[in-house]
Amino acid sequence: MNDRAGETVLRLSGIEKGYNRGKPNEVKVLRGCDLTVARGEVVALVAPSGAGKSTLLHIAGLLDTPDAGTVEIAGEALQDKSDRRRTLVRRAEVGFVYQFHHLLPEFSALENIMVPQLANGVARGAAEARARELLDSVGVGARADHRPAAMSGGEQQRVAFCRAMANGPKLLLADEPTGNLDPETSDRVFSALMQLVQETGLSALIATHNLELAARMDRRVRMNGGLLTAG
Ligand SMILES: Nc1ncnc2c1ncn2[C@@H]1O[C@H](COP(=O)(O)OP(=O)(O)OP(=O)(O)O)[C@@H](O)[C@H]1O
Repeated sequence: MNDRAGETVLRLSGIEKGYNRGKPNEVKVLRGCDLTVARGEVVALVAPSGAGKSTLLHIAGLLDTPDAGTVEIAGEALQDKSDRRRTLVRRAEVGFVYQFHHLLPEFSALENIMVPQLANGVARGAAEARARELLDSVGVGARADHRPAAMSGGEQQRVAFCRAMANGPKLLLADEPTGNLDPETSDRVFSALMQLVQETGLSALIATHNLELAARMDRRVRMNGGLLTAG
């Protein structure tokens, strides 16, 4: 019996999205995107700049709503749910990593990873223990008390992964997570990410321009003309 392996963690169906709707300068970005990501699967989202990757990731991560189509996370349809329900699911089930780490500059690495846990109702001691464990797992435990500005780009990005993983999400969404790093650092950070994903059985949708990194993921989808195709 292999039900869990077959579980769909993310299902996007018929997603459409435009900006400036109804105005003469309307930009129709997504024209009916379909995508499923199974439990434990790492999918590369490959697309040229401006194709709509960020738009799709924001919709998948419940940060934005589609004009049409459905978004299911762990089997729950969320496109029409209340803001409160969407926020709860986002906090508990979704982790985000951005191209530029977006860490809070006035907080230490440790605190950056504690913040989402505290917002999710985790007790302080448990949040700190989890943060330390995550930092150790990606080799930056010694930087726990440092602020982002005192760390290298690769270290900052590993801290950003830890923050995304803090609440034990089912789904990791990453928008060019190694895009601002040099090739060697990018490779190291990506390997740390893949290891974390494999150890935790997480599902991930990772947008990248880097075809070598895309080739190391389980599956690739390409975005073109507002649609997704297997690639
Ligand atoms: N708030 C907005 N208002 C109007 N147009 C927008 C808005 N946000 C994005 N767009 C347009 O939608 C299109 C897709 O943007 P998006 O950021 O999703 O692309 P992307 O594939 O992530 O690009 P990049 O790789 O350059 O980050 C672009 O043409 C962009 O200019």
